[in-house]
Amino acid sequence: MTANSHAPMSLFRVINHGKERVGNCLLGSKTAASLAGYSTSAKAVMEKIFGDSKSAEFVAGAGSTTSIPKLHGLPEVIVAGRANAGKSSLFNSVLGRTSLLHTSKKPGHTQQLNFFRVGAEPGKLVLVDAPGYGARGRPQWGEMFDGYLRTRKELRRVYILFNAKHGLNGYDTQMLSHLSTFLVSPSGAQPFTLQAVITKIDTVPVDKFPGVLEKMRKDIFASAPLCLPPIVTSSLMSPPFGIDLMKKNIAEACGLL
Ligand SMILES: Nc1nc2c(ncn2[C@@H]2O[C@H](COP(=O)(O)OP(=O)(O)OP(=O)(O)O)[C@@H](O)[C@H]2O)c(=O)[nH]1
Ligand SMILES: [Mg+2]
Repeated sequence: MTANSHAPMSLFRVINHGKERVGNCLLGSKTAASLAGYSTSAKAVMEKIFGDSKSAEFVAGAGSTTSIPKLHGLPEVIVAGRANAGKSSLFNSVLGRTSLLHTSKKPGHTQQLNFFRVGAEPGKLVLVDAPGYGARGRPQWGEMFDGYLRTRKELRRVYILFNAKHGLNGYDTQMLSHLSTFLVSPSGAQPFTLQAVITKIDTVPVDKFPGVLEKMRKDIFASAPLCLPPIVTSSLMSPPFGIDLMKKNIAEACGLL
């Protein structure tokens, strides 16, 4: 089976039989990338944030902990995931853009933290794209990522992405355990939340969906019980799948909904 071989409607029907979840995995609305099904006020807020795709822009990049920019206090969310998991593509889909964030077939393409302001000036929130971890990762990228997590007051949520085609490996479970250590501070406060996202669902044969999703959900929970249940996505489908839910999730994480 090749990418894009399902229409979103049939994908939705097959994987959830009309419900909004498979097991505990969250699925987008029946109309895939649209905001149908959300309340009028939620739609209005999301339109304001994500409606004008042209207004999103790159504001800064950082190649080391010391060069992480001070911005203007807007709430931020960041992606994590193995190289090639689809991090940059997912944010492009959320922003309704095809190439604002650079993507590549070659793992290890994103090599610094890239900050994107979202919403018309002065902006509503900031999306932070990050380099991948795993065999194609580099130790200095890990140090920079951890430095960001430790110090960034604006950080609201980390999205950790897993490719549906490959499931989780040792790097992923290690990263989930590592991120979990940040989730409860000595004072008991949670500095940010952790949200799982399953990417590239279009690469999984239809009859394998339930089994694949359930195994991934269990693997995630085993390493990070505090991680929020996965959102299922495909950036390559037309329209992209699960992006409505991503937008709502980001808006909620940033306290805008
Ligand atoms: N089939 C399929 N391919 C996807 C999807 N999302 C991204 N890709 C492809 O996966 C490859 C990697 O995508 P990127 O978005 O660059 O992945 P990344 O996680 O940012 O990768 P690094 O920056 O190298 O860590 C590209 O060839 C994308 O076109 C998807 O939902 N389905
Ligand atoms: Mg990338």
